[in-house]
Amino acid sequence: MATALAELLRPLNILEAKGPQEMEIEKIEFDSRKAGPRSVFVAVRGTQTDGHRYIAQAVEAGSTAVVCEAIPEAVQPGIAYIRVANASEALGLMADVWHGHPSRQLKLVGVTGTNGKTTTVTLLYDLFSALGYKAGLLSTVRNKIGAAELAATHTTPDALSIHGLLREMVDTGCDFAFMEVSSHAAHQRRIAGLHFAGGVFTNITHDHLDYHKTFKAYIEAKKMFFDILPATAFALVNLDDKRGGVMLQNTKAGRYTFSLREMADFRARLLGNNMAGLHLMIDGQEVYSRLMGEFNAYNLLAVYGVACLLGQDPVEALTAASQLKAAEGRFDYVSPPGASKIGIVDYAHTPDALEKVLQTIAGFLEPGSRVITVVGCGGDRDKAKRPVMAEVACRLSQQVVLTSDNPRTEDPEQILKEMQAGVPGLAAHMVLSIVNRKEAIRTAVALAQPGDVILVAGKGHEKYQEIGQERLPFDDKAVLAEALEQQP
Ligand SMILES: CC(=O)N[C@H]1[C@@H](OP(=O)(O)OP(=O)(O)OC[C@H]2O[C@@H](n3ccc(=O)[nH]c3=O)[C@H](O)[C@@H]2O)O[C@H](CO)[C@@H](O)[C@@H]1O[C@H](C)C(=O)N[C@@H](C)C(=O)N[C@H](CCC(=O)O)C(=O)O
Ligand SMILES: Nc1ncnc2c1ncn2[C@@H]1O[C@H](COP(=O)(O)OP(=O)(O)OP(=O)(O)O)[C@@H](O)[C@H]1O
Ligand SMILES: N[C@H](CCC[C@H](N)C(=O)O)C(=O)O
Ligand SMILES: [Mg+2]
Repeated sequence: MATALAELLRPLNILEAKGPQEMEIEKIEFDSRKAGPRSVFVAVRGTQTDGHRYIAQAVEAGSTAVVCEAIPEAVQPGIAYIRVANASEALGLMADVWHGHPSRQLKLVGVTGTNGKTTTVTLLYDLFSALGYKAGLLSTVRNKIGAAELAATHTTPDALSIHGLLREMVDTGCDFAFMEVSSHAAHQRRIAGLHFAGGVFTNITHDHLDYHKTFKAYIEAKKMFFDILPATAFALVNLDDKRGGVMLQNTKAGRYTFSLREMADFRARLLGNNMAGLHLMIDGQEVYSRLMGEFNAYNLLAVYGVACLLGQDPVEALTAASQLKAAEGRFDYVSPPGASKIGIVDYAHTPDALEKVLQTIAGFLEPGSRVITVVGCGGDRDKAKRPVMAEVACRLSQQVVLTSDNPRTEDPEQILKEMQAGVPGLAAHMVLSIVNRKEAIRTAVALAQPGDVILVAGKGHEKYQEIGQERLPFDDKAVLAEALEQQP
């Protein structure tokens, strides 16, 4: 496949061009190590290094065109140099042309928010599949093209990958695609060039301050997604989150809200919330769901709103929604036959998610039963959330085992110390710190009495543990199940 350079550059606002511009391009690349003959190399300024440093290397590897924010002083003859204000943005716009505008050939909905993105997009994918459509999914857990599953590396892939995956979705007949839009992705313009039919905001609470530095900047990153929605799209936000309105401030999209508390376009009333699931009243229709907790009432309501805004029959959508199951590793019961203790694996890795999940458990706990929480915090990520998560765990559990999440390149003992700083003095007696996650889970199960709940939080579906530079096999569900079999 080859495309004229001029064609690829058409959507860009070019500030300066040097060298020959008439040529055919056979590949777009933003990593010089993967550049090949007749490729256009896009030099992106990153968090670790700057793509501009690798322009010569890309040309060496065969790149004949370079899109960058600063043209090198020593230009090479025969090479096209194109200067733009934002190379990451240019990458998305060029990827869209390269793949023939796939996001315009299906209905693409993006979901952003601190928590609930994977849940919401997975529910949407499952709902639309149940309604008889072929759909695509880009999520933290996995990507899907119709029924075909692909491993996911990011919550939101890089721009080239997104447009490529959407192309495959269109070519295999998908009518809809549902994707997570992480704040990193919005900030790094990984969503540039995408034509969204709609955007959803779930909520915003403490996370990712390592990357965004301030909560204000984090809000701004999420808002950027709504700022780029076209007038043809819908913007559907959670009105019960005080930043819901902020997301709508500058959007050109049609504005819609959902709420459990206020007047909104899509409203639900929580009639029941117990260990079996949710009982809701939505648009005058009673809905039962196997999903757990009030936070999932929000996710379901958002899904219902999207279905309506995408033209589905509300009654059919609600009927199908009542059959939906939770995404993998989200409030996932682990109960091997014969176990008298209740195991739950959940992906809560933020203070708010942990609080919501523990509040849900507290709501259905039998009198006299206890909650034992096993939780850690990831390394090389937001440090500020560590003491807060420990405090939440202590406040809403009767016993806490602090342990490692994915320590990555940090010292796991040091991460534990930072978590311990959040343990209130009065709670010190109920907290154990065990670096080894397997041992921590087994200890929690050993401490549990019949009827007690063991919550293993933070890693959900993850099938590995990142220690140092290594990715070692690890599965919370398998470890918890084995411990419950041995100590039922
Ligand atoms: C911090 C972060 O988000 N980093 C992402 C970012 O990389 P970066 O900015 O660090 O890139 P860099 O290493 O500085 O390199 C800059 C540029 O030089 C290029 N380069 C580099 C070396 C070389 O020899 N030649 C060369 O051309 C690189 O290809 C790159 O284009 O852009 C890359 C390409 O899109 C991503 O793969 C990478 O994700 C890293 C691996 C990552 O861990 N990201 C996490 C934090 C993340 O994105 N998480 C969110 C989820 C958050 C949530 O749950 O809400 C996600 O969407 O997955
Ligand atoms: N609407 C919600 N509000 C608050 N907490 C939620 C909500 N939905 C899910 N959670 C909690 O957050 C955890 C993560 O949920 P989910 O994976 O859907 O979020 P996410 O936004 O995709 O996360 P990530 O940023 O890792 O991609 C769940 O396991 C649950 O504990
Ligand atoms: N998408 C989240 C995942 C966190 C999961 C947790 N297990 C960790 O490793 O910190 C992030 O990038 O912050
Ligand atoms: Mg996710």
